[in-house]
Order: sequence, then structure tokens, then C-alpha cells
Amino acid sequence: MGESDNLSSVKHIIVILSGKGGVGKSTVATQLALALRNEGNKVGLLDVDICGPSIPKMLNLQDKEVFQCSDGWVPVFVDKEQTLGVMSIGFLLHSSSDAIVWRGPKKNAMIKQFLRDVYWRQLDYLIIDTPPGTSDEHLSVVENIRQYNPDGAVLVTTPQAVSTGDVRREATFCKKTGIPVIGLVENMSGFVCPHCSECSNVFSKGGGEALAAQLDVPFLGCIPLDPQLTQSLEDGKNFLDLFPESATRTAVQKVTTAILEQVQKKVTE
Ligand SMILES: Nc1ncnc2c1ncn2[C@@H]1O[C@H](COP(=O)(O)OP(=O)(O)OP(=O)(O)O)[C@@H](O)[C@H]1O
Ligand code: SF4
Repeated sequence: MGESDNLSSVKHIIVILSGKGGVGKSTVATQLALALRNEGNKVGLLDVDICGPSIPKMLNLQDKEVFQCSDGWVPVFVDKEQTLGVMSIGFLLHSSSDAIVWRGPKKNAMIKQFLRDVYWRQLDYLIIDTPPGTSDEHLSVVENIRQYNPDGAVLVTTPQAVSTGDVRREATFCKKTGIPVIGLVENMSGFVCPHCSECSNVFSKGGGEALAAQLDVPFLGCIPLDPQLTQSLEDGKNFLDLFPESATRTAVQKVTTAILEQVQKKVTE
């Protein structure tokens, strides 16, 4: 396969970053992709978390294999209408417990191939989920998408992580590499009771918003820690469709709207 240019038919590229592992980066990427799809967009979700690809399981696609056509790898579609396509290193593993321990150059070549050689066709949004931190893999992602004028990065944090330097490092990484920051999302913000759906703030409130103000980046909103969301992700079920009335769904929707507003602002600037 020669050098492909599949990203040129993607209208908007959004990268999801987090300083620490386990803060819900893949969860935010998945729910954002589903919410954008529900609004009538054609969406692609690219999981470049080479060390721990979790997206196939979250979307109940873990047994799928990917195939190549003359234009590149064909993504796995969540729906038969083909409105949400997914590509993950997880599809190339024989077993979900296979560890991928590739060294730098091989990883970077794989990321480059992932970014260039997936045959997305026309997409409104491509959401790229990355590994935690700021590593060589992130640089590979940035270098390979720069020419396509990405909309920017969504930084994900949790109330416990706001006081650490991780998010600041992410913001500095974006600045240094010239990737605009779309904004900051505070995930696992408060706990939704599975019995009465009341949301309790386990940690003090407002840390994410204050940090966004300090970093001078937009605050995109909070998503609560919701056991029904955890269970849906575990079972590979679509939480947004299963719990249309839930406060967490409303929160995901608000974050999605805030992201779209920022993306739109950039387009009209
Ligand atoms: N808002 C939430 N409500 C309920 N469960 C959540 C929420 N966000 C994340 N989780 C759960 O927390 C766990 C970690 O989430 P996730 O895999 O999205 O984190 P990550 O930051 O992508 O981790 P990694 O370090 O593997 O990249 C998962 O089991 C997920 O289901
Ligand atoms: S939030 Fe309400 S239902 Fe849930 S544990 Fe507390 S009192 Fe009980």
C-alpha cells in the first residue's frame, strides 16, 4: 500500500489527552463519539492507546477483525448504517490479554500507519484516543495530523487529579507542539447514586473549572461517576441510548455541545 491520504476527507479532528491513566479518557472519547453520531454526524473513533486499547470492549467490538482494501484498513462499524467507525490496535490482537510491548520506532511506525491508512471515507469528526501522559506516541500523533489542521485537544482530568501537575504538562505539550486546546473536561465529578440518581460531590467541587481558568483554556463541563455508565461500558452497551433521562447523559450532552461551540468558534475565526 502506498502513502495514503485518508485524513484529507475528515472535516474535524479532535484528540483526547489526559495526564494520568484511568481518569476516563477512553470513556470520554467513546461517549463523545456516540453523542456526535446521535446528532447526525459521521464519526470515526481511532484508539491509538497501543499499551491498553479499551475502546473495542466498551463498544462490544472486541471479537471483530479488520480487513484491508486497496485504500487502506476498513474500520469496524458500530451500526449497519455505518455512521460510527472504529479502528483500534485491539482489532489486530489475537487475544485481548496480549501485551503489546513494541519499542519506540515500531510503535511510531504503527501510529503513523494508523493515522494515514484507515479508509474512513467522508467523516465529520475523527476522535483520537491516545495513551495517558505525553510520550513519543503523542508526538507521533501530533506530527502526523498537523498538516490536516486538527481542531485541537480535549484534556480530561478528575477532581482528585486537578491539583497534580499532569494537566498542566498536557497543556504545555499542546502549546509546544502547536495543537490548540479545545478545553478541559472534569470526569468522575461527583457520584450518581444508583438507587435515587442523586449526585453527591465526594471531592470538593469546582477544581476543574478553576484549573481551566488558571490555564486560560475553556472549561467544557463535568461528567459524574455513574455506576450505570461503568456497567454499560463493561457490557459494551450504549449508555446514552439505554439511559436517555439520566443526569449523566445530560452532562455528556453538555460537554459535547461545549466542544462543538469551541470547534465552531475556531472555524469562524
Ligand atoms: N464518568 C464515569 N462514570 C463511571 N465509570 C467511569 C467514568 N469514567 C470512567 N469510568 C470507568 O473507569 C475506568 C477507567 O476509564 P477509562 O478506561 O475511560 O480511563 P482511561 O483514562 O482511558 O484509562 P487508560 O489509562 O487505560 O487510558 C473504566 O472502567 C470506566 O468504565
Ligand atoms: S443518595 Fe439517596 S438512595 Fe442513594 S444511598 Fe444516599 S440516601 Fe440512599
